[in-house]
Amino acid sequence: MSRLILLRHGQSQWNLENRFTGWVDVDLTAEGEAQARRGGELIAEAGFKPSVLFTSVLTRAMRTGDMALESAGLKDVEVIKDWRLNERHYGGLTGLDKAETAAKHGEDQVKVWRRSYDVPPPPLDADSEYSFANDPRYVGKDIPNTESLKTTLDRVQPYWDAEIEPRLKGGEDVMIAAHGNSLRAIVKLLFGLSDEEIIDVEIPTSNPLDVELDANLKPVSARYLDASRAKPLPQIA
Ligand SMILES: O=C(O)[C@H](O)COP(=O)(O)O
Repeated sequence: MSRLILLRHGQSQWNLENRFTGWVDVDLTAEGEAQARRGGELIAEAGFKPSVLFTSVLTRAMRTGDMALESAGLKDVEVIKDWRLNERHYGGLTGLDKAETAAKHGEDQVKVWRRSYDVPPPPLDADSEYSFANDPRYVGKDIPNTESLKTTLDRVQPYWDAEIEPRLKGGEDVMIAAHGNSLRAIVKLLFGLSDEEIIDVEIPTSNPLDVELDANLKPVSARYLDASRAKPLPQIA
């Protein structure tokens, strides 16, 4: 039996401003930092001691993971960063105000872009101020210019299979500090959810999701450590 904690980053500046963020490297707000520390306290209270933290290459997730480990008093945890745990790439919506985009294109279209399983937003223009083409983090990597949840899962899953699953199967406890949609991709995978079932799954910011896994990595229990900020979880068969 191993234990996995999934931790979405704390509130970011663009969460606060209600802007589509995706791969833009926006930092945490003061509230987001406090949420990250609180997440760490809950992790300590739950007695969780991971040997490894997997995170993305985006500041808000890396800092949330670091701050949570620090406030949990956990030292000597290996930290592994990879772009494949990044937030889903928001394509041409990147940087736009979510409410203004809904007013312009309609709530239904924005819901399709945000929560449909396999409809990506329009691609990011190559000459956009948000282009990641020359970002040293992605040099030599085959990076997307927009992503649906499906194509996010298409790059998360090989990483999960190669790097995360072997650690869990080896009996280690693992923490992943990442993003709303890269974590939704992992939840779909772990809980065996259909393309429809994942649509309604929301992950709250910096509320540790504690999942116990059997030897085949099937969830045997799952709960948010802050029950007051929990969102509904999939049924465990
Ligand atoms: O990238 C973003 O804007 C957010 O982190 C997640 O956005 P969503 O709630 O629209 O999926």
